Amino acid sequence: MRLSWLDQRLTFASLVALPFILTFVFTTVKARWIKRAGSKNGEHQPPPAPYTVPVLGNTVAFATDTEGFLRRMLKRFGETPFAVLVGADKLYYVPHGQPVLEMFKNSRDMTAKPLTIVALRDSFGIAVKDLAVFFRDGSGISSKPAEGFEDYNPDHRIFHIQHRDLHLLLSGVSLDEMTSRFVAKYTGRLDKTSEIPKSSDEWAELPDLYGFLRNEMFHAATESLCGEHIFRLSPDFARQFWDFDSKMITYLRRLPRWMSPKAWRIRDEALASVKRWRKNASEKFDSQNEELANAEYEPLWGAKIMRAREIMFTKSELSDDARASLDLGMLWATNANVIPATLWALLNIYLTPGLPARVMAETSSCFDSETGSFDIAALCSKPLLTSIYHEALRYSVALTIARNPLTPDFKLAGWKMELGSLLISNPWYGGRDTGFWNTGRVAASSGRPEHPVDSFWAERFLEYPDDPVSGPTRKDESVYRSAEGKPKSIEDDKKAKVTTAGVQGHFYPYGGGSKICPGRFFAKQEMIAAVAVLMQKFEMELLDPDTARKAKPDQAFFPAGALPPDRAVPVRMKRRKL
Ligand code: HEM
Repeated sequence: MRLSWLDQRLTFASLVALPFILTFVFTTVKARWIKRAGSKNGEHQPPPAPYTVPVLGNTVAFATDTEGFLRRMLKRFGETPFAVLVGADKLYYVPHGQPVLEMFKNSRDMTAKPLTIVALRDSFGIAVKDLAVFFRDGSGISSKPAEGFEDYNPDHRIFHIQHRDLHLLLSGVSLDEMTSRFVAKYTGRLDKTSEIPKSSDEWAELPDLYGFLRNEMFHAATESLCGEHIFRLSPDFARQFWDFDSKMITYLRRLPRWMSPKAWRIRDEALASVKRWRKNASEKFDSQNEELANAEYEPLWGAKIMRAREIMFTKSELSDDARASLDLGMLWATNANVIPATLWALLNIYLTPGLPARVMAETSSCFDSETGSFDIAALCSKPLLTSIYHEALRYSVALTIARNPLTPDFKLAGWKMELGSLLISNPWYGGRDTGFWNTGRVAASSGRPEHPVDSFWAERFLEYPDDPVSGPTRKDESVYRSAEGKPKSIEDDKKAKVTTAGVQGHFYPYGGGSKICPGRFFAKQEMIAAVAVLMQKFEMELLDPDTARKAKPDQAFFPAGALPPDRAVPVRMKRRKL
């Protein structure tokens, strides 16, 4: 019997599809079997994420829809770490909850060195010859050199020196100095900005709140870090920096210059500006002047941390090009997360009825009504504003945290992780775990929670003494069926307490363990001050609340930082009457 034309085609299609179907069935069954069998005494490696195409594995799904792919896999594997087959690398995803806490606790047996080197090369453009300085240093970040590196030149211990200086010079007195400078510069800029008329009777329409905030915060933070000259020498540096930031995912995809000439050109431009600032500072700075060398701040290099880095670069014999790349990296770490996160805090204050008045009531007492100066420690202790700060991080941070095991028999959550493998985790998913977070009462009208995890709830991190539904973590279901709650008032806020107790495994925007973000104290003060000062100085209204409500974290930036809004939010602002 002869097959019809259609039958022939179907048979051919089935034969072509068969290997893929078999691969999918095989990897799915294997994953399920390994997960169910568990790994007693760490004898098994984590189960693999199922895939359809042999060799390619999960590469396409991971590269084209990272957020969706990891979300689906986390649903499948729960708290079990899983292997992702991407290229030749052995990659394990470490889920939120106990596994990620264990990863942070085991800092001593892990390193972030390989991925740091990859980021320096791919994102910030360090040439291969300079990478040798990082490759050769296996002495670790602790003050005591790792085994085998006891006699290693202490001046070449770049990972340790960087770790020590960052944590020392972004805390204590240096932190206080940096915050005061940020506040002074930011306040000065808001006072002078030509975007908002001087008269308190006149409104100014701004097409994009994020654009405005980004510009003001970036100038203030960059000058407090790098001194007075960077924008004088490169007036367009802010635009160059944000263009560079918008191409971060392209750099991480490792496309060569000929395939993404624009992204490379943009980075060259930003690097050229950093080099101009560096050249000016190194030519004019008097390194023999001890007072200047020890100052918390001087106008050429800026904050003490930047001078400490320069000494480290010199001792490590890094080229001028590499130094510029490293400083661009520092500027990126300083600005690229904190500014989008601040936008979400500010925007959601104005999207929530009654919230601007509550925040103003809470913060006004911290400001001197005559001079406008304020007490940053008092501001940072205010529960409502601190809850908004935490919620902005929970809502927007999607930054990949990476580690490599240092020991051959490394185990995590009972699973064996190969030496040389890469472990990654991302706070985005823990922050959106519906089974963990409190999502508020169930609305009678819709039968749905009032504050789902993908929405911003200013009060999520607050406990109100007379509200059993308050507090960040999920309550017993019976609590949610209790009587309708009332909107919170200024009086309620006075009794509220901010809490992060019990959320560590689900809320780690700054990473954790010994590699935790050294800039987290500055980030908190900067965000809180940026919001409070702007609200004190200006009245603000959303011009198009519907568009503002639709603004969501832009997935095009996933998984490389706090996600900015996916659309412009127009506002109008006018100066408050003194
Ligand atoms: C909302 C704002 C911020 C977020 C969400 C954030 C998040 C992070 C994360 C997740 C890491 C990696 C931690 C790990 O591997 O466990 C990191 C590292 C780092 N952050 Fe932040 N960060 C923020 C603000 C800042 C600021 C303001 C600065 C500088 C003043 C800064 C400087 C750094 C540096 C230099 C590193 C690398 C440290 C190292 O290699 O040891 N960050 N940050």
